Amino acid sequence: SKAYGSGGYLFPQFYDHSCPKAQEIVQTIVAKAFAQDPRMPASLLRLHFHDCFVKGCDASILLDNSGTIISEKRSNPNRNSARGFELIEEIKHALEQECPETVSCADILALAARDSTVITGGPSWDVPLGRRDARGASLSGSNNDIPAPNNTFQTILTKFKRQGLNLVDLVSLSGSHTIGNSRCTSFRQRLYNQSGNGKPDLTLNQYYASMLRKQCPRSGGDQNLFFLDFATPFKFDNHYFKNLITYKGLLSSDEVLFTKNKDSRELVKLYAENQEAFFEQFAKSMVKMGNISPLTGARGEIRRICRRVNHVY
Ligand code: HEM
Ligand SMILES: [Ca+2]
Ligand SMILES: [Ca+2]
Repeated sequence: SKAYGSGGYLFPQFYDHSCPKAQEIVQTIVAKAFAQDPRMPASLLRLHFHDCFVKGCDASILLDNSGTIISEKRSNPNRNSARGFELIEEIKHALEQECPETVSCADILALAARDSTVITGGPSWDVPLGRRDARGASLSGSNNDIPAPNNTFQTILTKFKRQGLNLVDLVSLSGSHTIGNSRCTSFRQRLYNQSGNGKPDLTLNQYYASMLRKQCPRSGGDQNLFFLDFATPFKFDNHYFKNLITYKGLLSSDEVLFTKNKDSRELVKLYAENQEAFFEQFAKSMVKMGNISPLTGARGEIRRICRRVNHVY
């Protein structure tokens, strides 16, 4: 029967009968959160990414430490950085009231990522559904498999390929940095000592760099926040790519898309010129990312509370 997913693939109508209001409930709570905190959509979009890159889209990122679980929340990419967990829990609570033990936390993350994109002005897409939730987490996977902002272009591409994603997915999905924030600590190296020679990254606009140095000193201020896209930080648009072309990408991992590889550079130019092309590809690549190793059928479980597994064996 369809109730357990059909042979391991996802489809957008998965909850049409079991929880017809599921998508509406997620959307309403995301909209309410955005009204209170304009950064929240960015944080939700990133949670889905950090989930999918570690053991697949199985809500492993949401699990807290417990007797059996070493939480991914403590990993380098997530510590002092990943946020939105309380909101996911709020959505889960509302869905448990509406249809108990039916909608997975992994699907909530996928839906919230789509709704976050739409509410900030980006493209929409049908979200394939039917993921189930993991009974475990992987701290080492989170540390190793999620790209770091100082990784080389090649390392980042390799980490995407490991997930079945390609260069086009890498460039379009990086366009997520059209919204949201980064801490000083994630790009400081570029401002002062990019290659260990005491010089700033010369692929960073030097006027922009001098502005950034004021709030991101050589030492201290690690948690100070900066817009990833200074031009339109709360709008999902193609300004991120326009920034890269003018050497105003905030992270090294952003700017290398324009400076280190010919094919990637061409895509950056295309998306900077043509927002529609970016939107269309972004939607496709999000569906692809959302398909990374889902748990379906009888595998995994539908958690009642997203931050912990149902039973501790
Ligand atoms: C290509 C490799 C990527 C690297 C190296 C990277 C790295 C980062 C870093 C360092 C931050 C700032 C974290 C902090 O300082 O607190 C960040 C923020 C963010 N990332 Fe990425 N990222 C990448 C790809 C992606 C992808 C594929 C998505 C989504 C599909 C994404 C979505 C976001 C969003 C929305 C934020 C802002 C979050 C917020 O404001 O709470 N990133 N990323
Ligand atoms: Ca995961
Ligand atoms: Ca923007």
